[in-house]
Amino acid sequence: TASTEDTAKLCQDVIPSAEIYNLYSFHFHDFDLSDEDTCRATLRMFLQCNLVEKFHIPYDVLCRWILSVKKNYRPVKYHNWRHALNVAQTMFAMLKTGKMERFMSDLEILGLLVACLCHDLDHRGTNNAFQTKTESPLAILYSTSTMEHHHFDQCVMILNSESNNIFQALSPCDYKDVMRVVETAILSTDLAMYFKKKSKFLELVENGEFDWQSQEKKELLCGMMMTACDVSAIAKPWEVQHKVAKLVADEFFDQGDLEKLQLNQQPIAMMDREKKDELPQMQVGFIDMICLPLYKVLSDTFPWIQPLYTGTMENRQRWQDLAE
Ligand SMILES: COc1ncc(-n2nc(C)c3cc(C(=O)NS(C)(=O)=O)ccc32)cc1Cl
Ligand SMILES: [Zn+2]
Repeated sequence: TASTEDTAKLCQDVIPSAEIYNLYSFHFHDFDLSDEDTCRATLRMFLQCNLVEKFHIPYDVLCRWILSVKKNYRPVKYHNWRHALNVAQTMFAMLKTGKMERFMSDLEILGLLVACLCHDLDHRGTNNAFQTKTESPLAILYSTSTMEHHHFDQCVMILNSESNNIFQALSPCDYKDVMRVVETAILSTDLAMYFKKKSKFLELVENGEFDWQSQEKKELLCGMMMTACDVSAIAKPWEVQHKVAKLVADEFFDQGDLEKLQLNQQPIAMMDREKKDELPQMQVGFIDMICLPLYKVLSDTFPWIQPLYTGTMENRQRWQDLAE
């Protein structure tokens, strides 16, 4: 977990405004932010949602917790701390600019932000299929949604570390509720679970009726929001999106190399660096299979998050042009 010095330094820092960090924008990127800036920007999101006051989070505990979360991300090419920050910022923008906060309780907002920041903790740059194939300790521990269970496990470990429990002032009932929000949200980032959720969510939307307040429907909505944030790099301005797509591809290719070396297996095209010229059509496939249906159904119900849908459509056109 975080050191005393780093915590004290962050505690003293002046925290720039949400506008300075462009946190309300669906075009946010972290490329110009120093590591210290990423921690300050995270603090700003908590402050902007009044979570410190509402849940009596001691400020030094929040600073320590943010630094501990950042420290428990590995320096892999894509699934690192910067990805977690970007996912959390998209959640912040969906809640604020996308006006979705009105459907959420304060506890759900706290849980969703925490879940975004923790959702890929201790990622090794390899996916669930790889854990299963290599019979990794994690795959033996968790046979389904292997990595997502581990990410939640790491989240709990940090909260249980000395002076890192940002939920310490919550009542036992609120503590149980917020941990349930965090667990459901983190587990819902397993893309394999997304397809099941999407059809259920689509059915509910098509039936027109929508009272978000029922437990089951709320969990479904939070799950869809988590996936929307997790893949939101696909909706960013072309230069940003293209740079991130390269990081995703590079991490996939590293896994492909491991599969060739460690397993003596031919990796799937997406992870085979010999097939990198197929990237454009794979991007179009990912956009059509996962991103557009998700952003379409979400923006039909919540019109203010439409920039995620239009941004993805623009990038699809660019990838399509490259694919031809
Ligand atoms: C610029 O942003 C992005 N660029 C590319 C991707 N991307 N592209 C493909 C193909 C792709 C496949 C998976 C997948 O299937 N993952 S899995 C279940 O573990 O195999 C995951 C992300 C993917 C995602 C983003 Cl957000
Ligand atoms: Zn992620």
